[in-house]
Amino acid sequence: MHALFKHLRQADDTEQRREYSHYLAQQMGPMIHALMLVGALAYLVAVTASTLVRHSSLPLWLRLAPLAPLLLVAASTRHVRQPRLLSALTLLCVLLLEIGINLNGMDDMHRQSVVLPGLLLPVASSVVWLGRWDFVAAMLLCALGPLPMLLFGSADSAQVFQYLVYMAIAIALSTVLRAFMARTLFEQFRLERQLREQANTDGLTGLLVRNRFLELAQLALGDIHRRQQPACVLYLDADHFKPLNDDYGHAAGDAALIALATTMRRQMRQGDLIGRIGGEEFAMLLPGLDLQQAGARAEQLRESMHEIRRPDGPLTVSIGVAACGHADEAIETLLARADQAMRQAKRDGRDRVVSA
Ligand SMILES: Nc1nc2c(ncn2[C@@H]2O[C@H](COP(=O)(O)OP(=O)(O)OP(=O)(O)O)[C@@H](O)[C@H]2O)c(=O)[nH]1
Repeated sequence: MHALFKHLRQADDTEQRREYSHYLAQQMGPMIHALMLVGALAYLVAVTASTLVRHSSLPLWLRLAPLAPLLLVAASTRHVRQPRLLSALTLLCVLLLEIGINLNGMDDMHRQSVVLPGLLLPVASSVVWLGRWDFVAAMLLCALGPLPMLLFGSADSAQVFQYLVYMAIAIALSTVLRAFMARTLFEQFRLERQLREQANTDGLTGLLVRNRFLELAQLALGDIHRRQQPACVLYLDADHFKPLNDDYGHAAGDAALIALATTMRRQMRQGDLIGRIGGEEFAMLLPGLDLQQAGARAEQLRESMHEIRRPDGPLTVSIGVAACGHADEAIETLLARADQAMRQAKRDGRDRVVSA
């Protein structure tokens, strides 16, 4: 039992929680919609069937009154994938069903038969609750829902007691089902997230891989243009890297690349994006900086690389800087211009910054 609830503590990170609840809404939205339709249909069948076997003092139209809002809630849930709204609509659906149970049970001499659907609700809905508080609210609603009918009708205390025992069993079952479902979904979410991260980050340096960098940089550029801000790209290449590998082995080369990536990350500011473009080539998107400011950042970066000691001396890098020209310039074109500038820096003698 302890293991079933462990996932709730693992999801403590707020950002991860937010992402998880959106993931749940995406995964469970279609099932919630389908269950609501089944609920509305079941309500119609149950009320119609009860008119065949017993007489009620309430007119049929009044007993069917919750059906229209039930169908409306079910229909509006079809495309909702916003976790809070989805939870609110699901709770509303349970509330409508509870109102329906009360409407149909008020004048029934054998209330247990009407209470039965009320006992089904916690179990049937156990897997749809996105958050633990939604679940608590839903279980309270399920437990308290049929009470007006029992207390204000002519049910005796033995009937109420029996109802409370059955409801406690139903809620216990529901709690186990929900915990199992939530644990399975959280594990699936965690694995998918891990796979996505592995596919998007470079194993050696932990930076974004080329494709992911280009994808995110293109999105960021769109945003930057909308806000009419400048932006620049740095293209950085480690100097004389082949001799390092050839003379001291690939482990020494790898260590230098990790140190280089760490230095880049340390100089990163909010909104910056860094990617490993190729073997010893890296790119950095600097939103909000013009060519002159980006050149100064590149100089700073170049100088801080000297603190990294290779077995044969300090690490040096050549950097090309390019400013984003026009609103619809693709990140590939911008990167190609920064690459050209970096090649010029190589031709000029390396360990320098050249602006395009
Ligand atoms: N250790 C290690 N080496 C890598 C990795 N990726 C690429 N390299 C090496 O980086 C070197 C790049 O060499 P070149 O492109 O010839 O350039 P260079 O020797 O740095 O010379 P310049 O760029 O002209 O200054 C090659 O020897 C690659 O094998 C890696 O992940 N680890």
